[in-house]
Amino acid sequence: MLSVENITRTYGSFTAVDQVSFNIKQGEIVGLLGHNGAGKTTIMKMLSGYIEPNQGEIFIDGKNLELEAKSIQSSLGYLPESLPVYPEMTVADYLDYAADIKGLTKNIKKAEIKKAIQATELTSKLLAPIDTLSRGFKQRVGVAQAILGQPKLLILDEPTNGLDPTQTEQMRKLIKSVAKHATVILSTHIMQEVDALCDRVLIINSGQLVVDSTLDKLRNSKTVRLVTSMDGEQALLHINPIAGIEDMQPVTAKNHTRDVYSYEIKIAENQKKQQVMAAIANTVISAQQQLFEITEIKRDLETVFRDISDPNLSKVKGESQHKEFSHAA
Ligand SMILES: Nc1ncnc2c1ncn2[C@@H]1O[C@H](COP(=O)(O)OP(=O)(O)OP(=O)(O)O)[C@@H](O)[C@H]1O
Repeated sequence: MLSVENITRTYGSFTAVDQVSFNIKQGEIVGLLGHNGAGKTTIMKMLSGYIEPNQGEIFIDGKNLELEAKSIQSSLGYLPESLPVYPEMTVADYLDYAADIKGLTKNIKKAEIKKAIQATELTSKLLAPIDTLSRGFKQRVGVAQAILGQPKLLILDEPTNGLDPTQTEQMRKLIKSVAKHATVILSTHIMQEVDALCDRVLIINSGQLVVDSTLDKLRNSKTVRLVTSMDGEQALLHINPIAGIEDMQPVTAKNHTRDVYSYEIKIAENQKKQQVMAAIANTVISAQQQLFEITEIKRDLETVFRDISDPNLSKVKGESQHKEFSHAA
């Protein structure tokens, strides 16, 4: 549906987006994440055709956005980060104007505006000047104009920005319902939003795409916690050499007691986690040591995001504290 190939965008000598590539399939809801200034808005502006990449290409339904901007834009919905403000216009007039800009023909225009108004529950505000609306209602107007004409691709830049919890909940429901008939890419800082809405995430760091992953894969750290009576020396001797183990770190648990040792063991990407876990368990038992626990460590999204976005951290840590190996035994 959407294919982005090596797009780069500079502002003067500053590279805001650096050779970003990704694909989005029909019907997916994809979250675009990144710290302030990471380049999310710039990417969304390029996807909507609002600005052009300096390099690279964007294809929507197989059509090159640069070459067929006009026809593609009529099947796109775009909610910009800051809405174009026409303070004196009423909601009805603004949507009528937005429908004209989208090129909706007279015979479908009225019906489309009606549908957008119903979906965003704006009926009570139709005659209100946009200037007089609360932030939440202004955002709904933005979404209403974005969904006019039932776009196949919806690009939403921080759709719940500034909304209260009730409005946020309503907006998420609305996005889910629109996504039944459209592909959606949305940017956000809010991890619960990603959890509630997205199938997949793209994480941008300093203009570069650093993660393109489903949520399930992201949460699965391929790291295992082992709690055993085996001390550090024995663990190095018996556990560390097991095929498929990439790294092993001792952990001092808060309730550390003598003769109970914890380790975090990173399993190599290409290995089957269950098999390596079974091999670890067998090794502990064969060495006639106690196996107290062997479990997979699940990461929460906040941790994943923080660690990926932090260049100083090379690997994801669990809630326990790592120590130098020699200190553990
Ligand atoms: N028109 C512009 N001229 C110069 N620099 C710009 C311009 N627009 C954006 N930038 C810079 O490009 C970088 C990426 O900005 P962008 O707005 O895409 O980030 P973002 O991830 O959307 O941030 P936020 O989460 O704060 O909205 C930032 O460093 C920003 O200052």
